Amino acid sequence: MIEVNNLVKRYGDHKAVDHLSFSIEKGKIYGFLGPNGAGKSTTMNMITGYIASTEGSVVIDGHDILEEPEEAKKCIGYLPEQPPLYFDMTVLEYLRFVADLKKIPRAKKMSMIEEVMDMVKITDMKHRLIKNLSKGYRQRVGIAQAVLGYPEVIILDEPTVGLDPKQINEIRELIKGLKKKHTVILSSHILSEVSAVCDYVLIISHGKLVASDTPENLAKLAAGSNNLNMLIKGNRSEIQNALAEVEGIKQIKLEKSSEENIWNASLTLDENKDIREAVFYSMVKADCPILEMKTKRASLEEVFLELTENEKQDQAKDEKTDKKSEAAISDADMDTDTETDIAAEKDTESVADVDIETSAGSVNGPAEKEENPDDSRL
Ligand SMILES: Nc1ncnc2c1ncn2[C@@H]1O[C@H](COP(=O)(O)OP(=O)(O)OP(=O)(O)O)[C@@H](O)[C@H]1O
Repeated sequence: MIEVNNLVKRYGDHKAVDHLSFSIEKGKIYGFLGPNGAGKSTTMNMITGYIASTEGSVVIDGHDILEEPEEAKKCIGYLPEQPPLYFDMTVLEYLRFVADLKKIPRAKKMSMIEEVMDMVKITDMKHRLIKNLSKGYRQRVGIAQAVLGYPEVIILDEPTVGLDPKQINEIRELIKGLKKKHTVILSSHILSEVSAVCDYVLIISHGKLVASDTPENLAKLAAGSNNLNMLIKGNRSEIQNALAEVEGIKQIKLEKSSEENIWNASLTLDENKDIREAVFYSMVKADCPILEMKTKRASLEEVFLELTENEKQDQAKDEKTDKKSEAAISDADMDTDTETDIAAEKDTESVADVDIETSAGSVNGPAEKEENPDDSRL
């Protein structure tokens, strides 16, 4: 339905979107997830033809958004981060205006508006001025204008931002309902939102796609997503030998507990392996009783933090290596081999030291938003 190929957007020296490629299939809800400044809105604006890309292409139902904008845009309904509402119009006046912009035939216009108002549950408010609506209702009107004309794809940029929990739930239910007739792409930095609503998640960090999969598979992806933690009584080497006999363990970590002869064992397991019974029997054979056993799966939040943090570390590493190389080149007397080794060692340490608990919100892009030269489209 939508093919995004090597999409790039540069603002001066800053690459807001960096060679992004993905496909969107019909009839699913896609979540575009990333921390603030990751490039979500920029990507959506390029998909919808709101701004032009620096490189790459977006093809919607066979139509290139830059070469055949009218045809391509007909397939899309868009709710930008700031809903394009006219506050001095009533809901009905506004939707009539949007229907005219979308060239919906006169004969169908009123019945379609009634249907869409019914779908997003704003019929009771149709004669109210938009400025007098609550934020949740304004968002519904925004969704109504996107749905009007029943385009194949509905794109919603951060549709629940600023809403209260009740409104968030209502809008999420509404989005789930859209799936019956439309393909939906929604952007969000809220993990619970994408896992609750989406069939498929694209995770973006610093303008790059770092992962794309179902929420369930992404949760499995995390390093250590499949962990078995135990408290075992016995001799360290006997426990180690017994665990070595069990198949499906990637890594064993044994740490002394506060009690004599009792060990905290943390096992990282192969994907989708349940080794609890095998571990139990192996420990019985070794005469090392298991006092506690717990399995642990990573949440989508942990996957997200890991992926976006890794990306951040890789970038920091690249920058560091670049600086090292520049320094090495500028100093002709320096022994470059030794320098590179030291840099590599330091990098390994810094990667190990990174705290995965860092807030997703802190992974910000560097530049402030400037006025958008292409804002005139709406
Ligand atoms: N018109 C612009 N001029 C200059 N820089 C811009 C412009 N628009 C966006 N940027 C920068 O590009 C990067 C990506 O911004 P974008 O708004 O796409 O991120 P986002 O993932 O949608 O973030 P948020 O969730 O905060 O809306 C940011 O660093 C932002 O400051």
